[in-house]
Amino acid sequence: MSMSATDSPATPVRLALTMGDAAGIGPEVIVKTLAHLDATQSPIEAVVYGSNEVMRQEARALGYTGAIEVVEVGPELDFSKRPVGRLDRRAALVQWRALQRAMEDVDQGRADAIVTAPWNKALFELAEMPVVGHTEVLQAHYGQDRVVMMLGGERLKVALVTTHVALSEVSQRLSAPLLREICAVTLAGLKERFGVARPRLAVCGLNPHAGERGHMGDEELLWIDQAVADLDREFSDAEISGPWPADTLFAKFRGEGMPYDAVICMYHDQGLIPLKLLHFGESANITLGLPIIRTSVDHGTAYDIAGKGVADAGSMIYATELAAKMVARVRGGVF
Ligand SMILES: NC(=O)C1=CN([C@@H]2O[C@H](COP(=O)(O)OP(=O)(O)OC[C@H]3O[C@@H](n4cnc5c(N)ncnc54)[C@H](O)[C@@H]3O)[C@@H](O)[C@H]2O)C=CC1
Ligand SMILES: NCC(=O)COP(=O)(O)O
Repeated sequence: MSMSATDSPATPVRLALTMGDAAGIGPEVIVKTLAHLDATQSPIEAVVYGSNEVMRQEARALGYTGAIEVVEVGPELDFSKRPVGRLDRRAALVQWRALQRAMEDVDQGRADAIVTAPWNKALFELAEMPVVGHTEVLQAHYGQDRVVMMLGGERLKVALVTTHVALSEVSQRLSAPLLREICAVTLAGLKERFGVARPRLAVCGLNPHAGERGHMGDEELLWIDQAVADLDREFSDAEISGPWPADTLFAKFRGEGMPYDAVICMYHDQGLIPLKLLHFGESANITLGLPIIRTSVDHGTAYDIAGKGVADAGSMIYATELAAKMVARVRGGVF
């Protein structure tokens, strides 16, 4: 999904790329993304929010000699000895401040959208801060009652009803009103962010075989069947079907084509395992339901390979170009 200078929007798209965890692969995939944008003469202006010292070290290590514009968020922090592949308090502060500063700049019109490199949620323990993901921070900052975590590639897009919740709690968290909110935000996102005129949503069941008529769990019989039928009636400008047995539903995405515009998944791994099998490295995390555009990578901080120069930047590139496309769509342009 490369964007070239010939199909660029009239005004360049300025993206805030947050560096994430300094000890992970975030700085590396960002440098590789900048190299890709240079090589493709992309009209995207990428500005990195993080540590200037860390970005310089990473660029040196990778032999990148292009310009890097950095908004420094940790001027008092000494990164001359950069942490690699381990939890570090300085990295916690930088990853937090980078997102805060990027949101501020988007809010003030100094950037068009945010693209986040991975951060390590556990890092926040070291700084005695709440252990949260970007999604929760963005949701709180923009005061949204409901946002949706969608991960998507060219063919499969999954939207999660529950996200970072223990499996043992999923059933209690699910409800018809929650499913309705997730479907409503997902439909609006597919229309506004992806330009899908009449979205087709497939809703997964919770249980194996969607409950097999109550023999393998009864949530489908108790409320999911009815909730999906009600949603399909309510949203007449969309097609909403299900609850489908998740295993056979995802099998439909093995061939060519796109049987549905998005799959609504009841819990994290129900959606992310098929997504990563099909699209890992070629997909992005998109937060729907925000007044701004935010995309992210489909992977984490990968401490096992940090500092080795072997990280695949495919997802960071995908997320960056997708954000630019979305900005162009909001402006009324086409890529
Ligand atoms: N967007 C974000 O901020 C995300 C952050 N995380 C965080 O990352 C941390 C580590 O999570 P894990 O479950 O270990 O997932 P992970 O994605 O960091 O690593 C899983 C495996 O995939 C490999 N991998 C990941 N990205 C790669 C890339 N770009 N190129 C080549 N190989 C790659 C790693 O080397 C590792 O073997 C956790 O703290 C988690 O919360 C996880 C997912 C998303
Ligand atoms: N599994 C996806 C994930 O953890 C994304 O978290 P974040 O984008 O909210 O930081």
